[in-house]
Amino acid sequence: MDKSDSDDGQRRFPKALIIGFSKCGTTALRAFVSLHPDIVSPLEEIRFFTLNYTKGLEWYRLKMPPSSESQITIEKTPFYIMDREALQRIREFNASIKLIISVRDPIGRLQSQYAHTFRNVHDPADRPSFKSWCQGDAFSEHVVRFVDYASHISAVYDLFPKSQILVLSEEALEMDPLSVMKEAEMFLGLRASFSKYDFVFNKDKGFYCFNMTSPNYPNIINSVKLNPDTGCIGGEKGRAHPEIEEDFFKQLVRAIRPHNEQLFSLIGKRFDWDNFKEL
Ligand SMILES: Nc1ncnc2c1ncn2[C@@H]1O[C@H](COP(=O)(O)OS(=O)(=O)O)[C@@H](OP(=O)(O)O)[C@H]1O
Repeated sequence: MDKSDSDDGQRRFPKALIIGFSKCGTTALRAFVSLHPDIVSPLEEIRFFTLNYTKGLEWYRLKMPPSSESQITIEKTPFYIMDREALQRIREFNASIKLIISVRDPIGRLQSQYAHTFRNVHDPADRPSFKSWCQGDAFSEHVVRFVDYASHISAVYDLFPKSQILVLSEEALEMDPLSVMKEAEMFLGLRASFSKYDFVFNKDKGFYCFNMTSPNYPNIINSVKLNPDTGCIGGEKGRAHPEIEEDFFKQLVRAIRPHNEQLFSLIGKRFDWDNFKEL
């Protein structure tokens, strides 16, 4: 029985949200978790608590896929975490909702954002270098916005108990999605359903993609955009990152490391980020 057999045609509000951070693997996280037979999730980011709030709750509910009573609906909009008003609205909507947050090596996140911002600018002469993009008028603006996970997570902790919040890393999702999915499964109180047959490592992409022969695979048809040949998510994921000149790299590491330490002490868990290993 796949998901479409089990729904009773009703659209239900989310009981869990993936709220951030952008460029931290949130698309893969939503897609992978949707393999679970007890999860349904809309393909698009609904951005209800930020851009679409005035459209009302019924509008939001109708954006959800049909589900059965025993299934959990999950929505992902990575900008929720950046917006204090959106977080307040989420609490008013459902103070017991579960929240999933993915973080990433901040330098990798900056590179990913740079590659995304200039994805249509093919001639390097027509775009700023990575260094000048980071520095801009304010090193502050891009760098601080992309590395300061702690202040945003702390705003979430002010509104929700820690037991309702799961913080994951993009690196774990890239290298070991099965462990991440098992963690998500436990956090969401789901029966064990993920297995090593669900994911296959794609050497060209450098991350895991769906195994189209896995028994869970039919669960994601219609809820994930995939390359039909590889089972990988979206062609735009896995873009080449800009090189960083050595001195600027060292400068970034020094400036960002205290933010990382703030994050680790806030969440009580460390991530072994490659860019911060040596210096
Ligand atoms: N398994 C798998 N499949 C697809 N993509 C994966 C996966 N694991 C990690 N990633 C990396 O996630 C990065 C994109 O993050 P997001 O999906 O949060 O980006 S977005 O904010 O929604 O645009 C994006 O990073 P960059 O490639 O560095 O841009 C993806 O490579």
